[in-house]
Amino acid sequence: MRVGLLGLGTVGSGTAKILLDPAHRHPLVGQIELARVGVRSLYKPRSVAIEGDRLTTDLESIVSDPTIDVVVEVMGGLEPARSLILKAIAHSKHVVTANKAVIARYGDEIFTAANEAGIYVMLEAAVAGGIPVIQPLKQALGVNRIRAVTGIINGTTNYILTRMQREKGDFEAILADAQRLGYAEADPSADVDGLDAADKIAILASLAFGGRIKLSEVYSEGIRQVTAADIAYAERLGFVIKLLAIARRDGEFDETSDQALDQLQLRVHPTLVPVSHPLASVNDVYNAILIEGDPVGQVMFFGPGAGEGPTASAVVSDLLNLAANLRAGTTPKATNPLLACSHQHYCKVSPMADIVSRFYVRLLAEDAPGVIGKLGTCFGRHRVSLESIVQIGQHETRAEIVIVSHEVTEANFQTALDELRDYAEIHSVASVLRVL
Ligand SMILES: NC(=O)C1=CN([C@@H]2O[C@H](COP(=O)(O)OP(=O)(O)OC[C@H]3O[C@@H](n4cnc5c(N)ncnc54)[C@H](OP(=O)(O)O)[C@@H]3O)[C@@H](O)[C@H]2O)C=CC1
Ligand SMILES: N[C@@H](CC=O)C(=O)O
Ligand code: NA
Repeated sequence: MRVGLLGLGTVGSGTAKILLDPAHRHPLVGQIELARVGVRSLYKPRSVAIEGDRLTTDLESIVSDPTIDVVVEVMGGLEPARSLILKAIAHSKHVVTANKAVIARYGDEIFTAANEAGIYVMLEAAVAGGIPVIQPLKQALGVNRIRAVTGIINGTTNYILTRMQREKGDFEAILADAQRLGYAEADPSADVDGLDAADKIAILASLAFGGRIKLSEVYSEGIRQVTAADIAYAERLGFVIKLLAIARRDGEFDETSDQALDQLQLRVHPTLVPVSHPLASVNDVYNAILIEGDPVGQVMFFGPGAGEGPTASAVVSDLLNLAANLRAGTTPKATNPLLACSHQHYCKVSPMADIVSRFYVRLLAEDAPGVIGKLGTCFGRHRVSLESIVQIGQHETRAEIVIVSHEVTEANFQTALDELRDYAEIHSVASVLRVL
């Protein structure tokens, strides 16, 4: 199987290193030939040696090369990655990609083209790097009715939140450190604003719930507003704060309906996670994905969500699957349904206003008699039942009050908060976070 690699950066170099050193791996790895490699600059120093004419800046010539069987897209960005993937498919080449941004935005176009051409587009590396989660969702867990996929699927934000927790430090300083150490990118917005996690949960939800997802319907909130104070209060209440990506079936299974017509919650936001929850102890740059299904119960995948070696491991695992499939003689136009993605419709996604959740709120208020009573009455009027309400400290001249609610719809909770903001005794609503 001859492979054309688009990109020789972090993931591309790791992929090349595995393919050029097949000893002590699955024997099929030795049958995958790294035929051509496309880059932007021929003169950049590389950590892996690619012989003379195999390296090129003409990526178009790779995706149209009749001797290439599979194109691996690890160049990143939206264009020309999207066009090159489509051209590879048009030239009957299978595609392996690590590019969650392209798949989350153009998956519909790409998989439609792939299915019509009888071509596979594989993406294990696109979500949670080295953790096998795409293939298990397609195959080993495929018999289950999935209830929920809940993940810590962005390593940069998990690193920042873990350090904020350990060192009681503030977001900006630790982000600057994460950039210095090379964890966060120069432009860290996709990570810290929750957009990278939104791309990834859209991909996971599509596989778990068997329908396409419109990225614009994934609610996403990042971690910029999480403060050291909230982390400390959460800890006192028995929680840690994590950026969770959640895809959850709303309501019970309706056995009479097509499962794909069921309603889904799709959301990314910082969340108070009880310390006893399995995701609470996933720290630093690690990722984890908890999948709940019927009848399997809870299954959790944990490991490195990024980095050269782990991500390359996922890329080559897709190549291995393709090599095995081609070897078994599956012909194009009759793709293996356990490897292909052939959804025909879009999933229905619930508006955030309808989502039922617990909430944590930190308020700054007058330190005067009756304030807590007024808060309770306002919440009660909007059917928000409170689990706890404590005056936890003093912030300058204001009392700092932390409230944790029972489950309530987002709409009711936000209406109550809007009313509270108008009270003379409430100085500000300092933070609002959801609780798992
Ligand atoms: N890094 C990670 O840990 C992970 C990355 N991913 C995904 O993998 C993909 C690659 O990431 P990563 O390896 O970190 O990226 P890098 O920036 O390290 O590498 C990108 C490579 O693509 C080449 N390239 C980019 N644009 C062009 C272009 N227009 N023409 C020709 N060559 C081009 C670059 O060439 P040159 O070297 O000449 O500049 C470089 O070799 C991304 O989609 C990313 O989201 C997924 C999971 C984890
Ligand atoms: N930027 C991502 C890396 C790859 O997906 C992260 O921080 O998790
Ligand atoms: Na993966």
